[in-house]
Amino acid sequence: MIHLTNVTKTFDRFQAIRKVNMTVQKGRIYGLLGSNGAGKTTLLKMMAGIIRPDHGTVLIDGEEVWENPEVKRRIMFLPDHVYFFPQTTIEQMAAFYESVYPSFHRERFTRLQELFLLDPRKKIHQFSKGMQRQAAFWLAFSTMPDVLIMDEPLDGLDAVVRQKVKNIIVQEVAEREMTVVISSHNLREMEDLCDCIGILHEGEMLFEKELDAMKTDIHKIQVAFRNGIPKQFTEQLDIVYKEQRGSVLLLIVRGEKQEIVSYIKTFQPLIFDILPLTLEEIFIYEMGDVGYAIENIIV
Ligand SMILES: Nc1ncnc2c1ncn2[C@@H]1O[C@H](COP(=O)(O)OP(=O)(O)OP(=O)(O)O)[C@@H](O)[C@H]1O
Repeated sequence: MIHLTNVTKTFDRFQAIRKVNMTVQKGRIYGLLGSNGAGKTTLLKMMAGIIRPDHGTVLIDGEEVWENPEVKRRIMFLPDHVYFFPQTTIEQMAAFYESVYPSFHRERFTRLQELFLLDPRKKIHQFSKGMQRQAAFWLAFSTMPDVLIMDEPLDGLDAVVRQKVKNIIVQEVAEREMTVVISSHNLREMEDLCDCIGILHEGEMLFEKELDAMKTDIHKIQVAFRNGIPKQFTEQLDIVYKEQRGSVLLLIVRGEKQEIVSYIKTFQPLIFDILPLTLEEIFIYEMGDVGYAIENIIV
C-alpha cells in the first residue's frame, strides 16, 4: 500500500505540492489526474523516492521511501522522458537492471521480446522515441516490481503497443497484485484502466474516489417542460453546471440517480434524459467547480 500524509514540496518559494494525502491500496490501479502544472510529476517523483518532500511522509507498506534502497528495489518509476545510459543496448541495460533489482526475471525478459519486437543488441539511442519507450516498459516489466509508478507512460506508443502494455499491466495486477499509479491526460484510457482516481489541482488533492462510485454520483440531465421551467425546479438539485438551450435545460447534477429521477418526474417534464458522465466530463466539471472556465463545453 502507498500512503502519503500531509506531503508538501516547495521549489524556491513556489509551493508545488500542498499537504497532499493520498492512499493507493495494494493491487489497485490509481489514476492521478490534474491540469497542466498541477503537480503530478512532482508527486510521483516523491512517491518513487526521487524527490524528497519538505514535510509529510511517503510510505510504501509502512516504510519511508526516501533513501531507502530496500523499498526502492521494489518500485519501478517510468518518467515522462525515459532515460538510458549513453551508447547502451537493451541487453546491456538489462544486465544493469539485473545487478540492481534482485527481482529481475531473466526468463521473463526473454519472453517479453516476443511482445516488444525490438533488437536487444541495438544501441537504444538509435531507436525511435516510441521504441525507446517500449524498451523502458520491457525493462520495467522484467524487474517484476511490486509498485509501478508511471508518468504519462503511454504517450508516443502506437495503438497496438499501447494495448499490449495495458494488457500486461492488468495481468500483473490480477496475478500478483502489483500496485500501479499512473498519470495521464488521456482520460478515456484512464477510464478503462483505473480502479481509483485522484484529481490534483494547483498542488492540492481535490478528491480521490473509486471510479465506479464517482460515476454513480454525478449525472448529465436534459429536461424540458410544456410551459417553461417551473420556478422551484432547481431548488432541491445539487447542480454542478447549468445551461439553457432554447427550451431545453442541460444540467450536471450530483446525487443518487433514483432520487433525482423521482424528483424530476414530479414536475412532469415533456423531455427528460439522464445519462452517466464519462471520466473526461467528470474531470471537466470538477475542475469547473474550482474555478477552471468550462462555459459552453457541454455536448
Ligand atoms: N525543479 C523545479 N523547479 C521549480 N519549479 C518546479 C520544478 N519542478 C516542478 N516545478 C513547478 O511545479 C509545478 C508542478 O509541476 P509538475 O511538473 O509536477 O506538474 P504536472 O502536473 O506534472 O504538469 P503537466 O501535466 O503539465 O506535466 C509547476 O508549476 C512547475 O513549474
